[in-house]
Amino acid sequence: MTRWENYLSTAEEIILVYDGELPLHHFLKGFFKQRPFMGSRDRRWVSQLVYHYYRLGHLWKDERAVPERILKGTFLCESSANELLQFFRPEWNEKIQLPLAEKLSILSFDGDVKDIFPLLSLISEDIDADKFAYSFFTQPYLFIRTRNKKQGAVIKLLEAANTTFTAVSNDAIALSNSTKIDTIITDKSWYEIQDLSSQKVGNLFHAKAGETWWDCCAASGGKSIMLMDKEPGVKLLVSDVRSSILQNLHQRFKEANIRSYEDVILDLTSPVTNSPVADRRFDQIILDAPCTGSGTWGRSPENLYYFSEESIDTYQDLQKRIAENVVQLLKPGGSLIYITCSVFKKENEEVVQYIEEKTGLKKQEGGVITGYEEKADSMFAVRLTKV
Ligand SMILES: C[S@@+](CC[C@H](N)C(=O)[O-])C[C@H]1O[C@@H](n2cnc3c(N)ncnc32)[C@H](O)[C@@H]1O
Repeated sequence: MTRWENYLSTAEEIILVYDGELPLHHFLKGFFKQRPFMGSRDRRWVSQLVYHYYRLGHLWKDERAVPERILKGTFLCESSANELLQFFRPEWNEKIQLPLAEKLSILSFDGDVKDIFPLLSLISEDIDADKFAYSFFTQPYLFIRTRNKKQGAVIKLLEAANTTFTAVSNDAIALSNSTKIDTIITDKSWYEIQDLSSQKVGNLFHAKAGETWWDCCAASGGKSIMLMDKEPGVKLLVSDVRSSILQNLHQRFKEANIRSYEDVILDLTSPVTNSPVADRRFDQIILDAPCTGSGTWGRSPENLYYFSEESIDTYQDLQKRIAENVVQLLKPGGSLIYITCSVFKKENEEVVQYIEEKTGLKKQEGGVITGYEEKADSMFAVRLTKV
């Protein structure tokens, strides 16, 4: 067996046993751990082939020959000639630099993008369905947000390490996904890994020193760190549903040199009026809600392949419940910043409409933040105020 046949059959083996339960990168890690004889080049090749298969979404999902679908995915997702395709499909390898549309027509694709992402009728109207569906063929960039005016110093280190990068703004840098950023920039307080669209959410913050802010679904604190970088003078409370999640936040805040904040564990499906924060009132609440994550599936295309539509409703119920609950602790004149990394109307515009109807808050600004033109995630963020 040649090396290329070996790679293709190992990728097929993985696809045949993988069921979507674990995130694919975890599954691959476990798979390779049991095969220590595979070198890093082998692992990289096999992983890429597996990802190419899932990047096709639902396109040719009925194709029974897994290797054929992997090769099609490789042809569509890669943009430079490679030895594997040269071995199996030299006629495609020759044409690998053609625009995506031409490559698709070589593969006799009829242009119905619903074949890639079947739930396109459910996405927000401000998202370009074609661009969004085709974006799955491209791996998004790794983005960092530089902190403490360290952009210049970070760029110098990236150049010294011969890293390919693009400075997207004064504090956002796009890198290839394989960049080992932590070995190049060893001081963790200089940057945060944060998607470009997530960084744009910060445009809704308008924070002032002395204000009380509550990041109520804080997870490891990505939005909170951005908030504190914009306005270190805010009084911040963070909460999440499990203590293990807040442990990660504490570690990340420590590395970011953020010490002044309070934290509390809260399940926001239970009334906040019966919780340890019942007497608090906030100028601003960030609700970065639990969601399908569909705007980030370019990074985890296995979710596109295995997703079941019913979970959209489950998330919508949870989002409505949490939003209605937390708004009770908002001061008059205060704002709720409602955020998801979903592309579905049900989790975005419909929840905002529900918040307006149920609580009297009024939308002020924001909406969909598309990422497909910049190899970033797509998100939704809206600021609503209590009149
Ligand atoms: C999208 S993540 C937040 C991401 C975070 N804001 C950031 O920027 O890194 C949503 C968070 O909501 C939390 N969550 C889910 N259900 C919850 C509940 N019932 N009460 C409180 N938090 C909940 C999850 O644990 C998760 O950390």
